[in-house]
Amino acid sequence: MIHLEHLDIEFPGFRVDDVNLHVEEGEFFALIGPTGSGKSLVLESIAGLVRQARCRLMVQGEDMSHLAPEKRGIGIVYQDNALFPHLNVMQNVSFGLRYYKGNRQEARDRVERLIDMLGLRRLVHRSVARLSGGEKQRISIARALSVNPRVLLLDEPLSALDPNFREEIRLVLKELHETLGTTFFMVTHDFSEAMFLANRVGVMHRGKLEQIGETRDVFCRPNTPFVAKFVGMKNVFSAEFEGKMAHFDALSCALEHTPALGAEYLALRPEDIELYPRGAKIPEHFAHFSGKLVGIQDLGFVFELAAQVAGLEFRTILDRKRMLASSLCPGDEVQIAFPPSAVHCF
Ligand SMILES: Nc1ncnc2c1ncn2[C@@H]1O[C@H](COP(=O)(O)OP(=O)(O)OP(=O)(O)O)[C@@H](O)[C@H]1O
Repeated sequence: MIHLEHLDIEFPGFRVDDVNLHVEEGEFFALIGPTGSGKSLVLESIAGLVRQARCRLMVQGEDMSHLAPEKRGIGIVYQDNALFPHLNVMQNVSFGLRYYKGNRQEARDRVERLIDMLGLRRLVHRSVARLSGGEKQRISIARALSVNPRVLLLDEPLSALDPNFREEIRLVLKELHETLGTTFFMVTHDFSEAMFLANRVGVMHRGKLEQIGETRDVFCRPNTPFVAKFVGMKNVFSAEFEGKMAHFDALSCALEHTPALGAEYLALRPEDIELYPRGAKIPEHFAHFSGKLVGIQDLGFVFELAAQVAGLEFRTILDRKRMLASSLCPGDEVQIAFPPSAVHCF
């Protein structure tokens, strides 16, 4: 559906380096990565706002590489919604139809349907100036979809919203995608947004696409230390492997499977590591090590705990109830433990 080949962009101090990606028709694809990793440049290249001679872009089998942005049939939603303040809600939603070359009646019917789907019916005659952030974003989504685009590009559509509206728009996007079946291509720096919305993700790091795959797969099986940390695997250690044994720092543990040839790292999600007091009984098949609790951080619903084991620091999560019921303090002697199935090697 979207087929992007050899995207290279060079600015002083930054380079998008040979990005290639393929998005299937009807997919919800998310390009994720930290701020400044080049995500928006990829999105703008698909929109035609950034041009590169060598890059080839096909959308629904049509070569768009040299087409002007307005000829690509692509809709965009930005984080700041960019509505026209002098127009009312209906005029904003219908704005793109002024230049629309398709069937007018179908377009008007589509606008009416979008108005209902996005819960904008009671607002149609209101000025956009005094609406909430969530309402404004729903209008900009309706406006982008009013021209029946081949692809909807979403550039950080949730990041300017406060948390309540973020939740609301997240659900709106999920429902719209399921109902319309349009291909959605979203850029975000928030992995949890991608987990909720996208079937597949690509992870950008310093202008390179470091991993691309099913969202769940990238979450469970990252293939570089950067991606592992980005998806929340806070325990990533250099390791050597010998059959089904891993050796890292002064520690060794048994693995469930023999790692792939060339694997160099071992990673564990914090929620897969259990923390026990010294001397407590640990499930037999768990790997376990003694160490010292060196940090406790209150993250709201959960606490993040750091334990020093040999030369390494392990991070684990404890829910609020368990943490408050425990009498854990920094300096306590503890044991950390995890099942072999929790260890990811790459
Ligand atoms: N027109 C430009 N001229 C020079 N540098 C640019 C230009 N556009 C983008 N950059 C640089 O390219 C890098 C990547 O920018 P980009 O906006 O794609 O990042 P991003 O991953 O989308 O980040 P964010 O989440 O902050 O938007 C940044 O360092 C940015 O300053």
